[in-house]
Amino acid sequence: MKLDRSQYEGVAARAECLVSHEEMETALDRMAETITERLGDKDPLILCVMTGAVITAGLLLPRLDFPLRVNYIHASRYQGATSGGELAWRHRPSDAIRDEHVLVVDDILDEGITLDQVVRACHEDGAASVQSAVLVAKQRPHQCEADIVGVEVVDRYLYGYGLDYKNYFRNARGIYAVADEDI
Ligand SMILES: O=P(O)(O)OC[C@H]1O[C@H](OP(=O)(O)OP(=O)(O)O)[C@H](O)[C@@H]1O
Ligand code: HPA
Repeated sequence: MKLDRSQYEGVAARAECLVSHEEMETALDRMAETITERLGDKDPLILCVMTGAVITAGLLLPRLDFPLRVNYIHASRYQGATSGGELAWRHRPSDAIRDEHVLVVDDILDEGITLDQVVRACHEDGAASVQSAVLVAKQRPHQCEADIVGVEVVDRYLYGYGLDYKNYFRNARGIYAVADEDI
């Protein structure tokens, strides 16, 4: 479903900026340093969890100055909604994962169901090792933890830096909490 321009502008006007662009860039620098320490000599396979992680991966990869390869996995459970359902697999590159040191990159750890299942899938597909990095983790219990976290944010519905609200606002230059009336 499309948002019309006035709906879009209303959601943006009512949203609250929780993490600024500058703070996100600092968090990305820190994540890149940690990834380099842990995987810089392992020739890893970076697995971008589409669609939300496209921004995280796009901002992280140029910060990593060592040999690595990139692939993607497509699993989603929100599909434009503000609460998650069953995980739907759209692309699982099983053959490419075998014997690789995999770094799963996602935009957000919320309930942790997606990351848990993606990490399990990588182990099932024969990865040599699996680590995970998320740009944002919500301050709430998760089904699994991430190895590397950019920023921790309160448990509200968020958009920006790849996170969507009704498929919009992935391009917002900060992490924003959607107003209660818009959820
Ligand atoms: O921790 P969880 O509660 O499982 O939620 C996290 C997942 O939700 C979002 O994906 P979504 O299913 O919305 O697909 P998208 O990447 O296309 O937005 C996000 O990109 C994570 O992959
Ligand atoms: O708060 C969120 N915002 C956008 N996408 C999400 N996927 C899980 N949680 C969220």
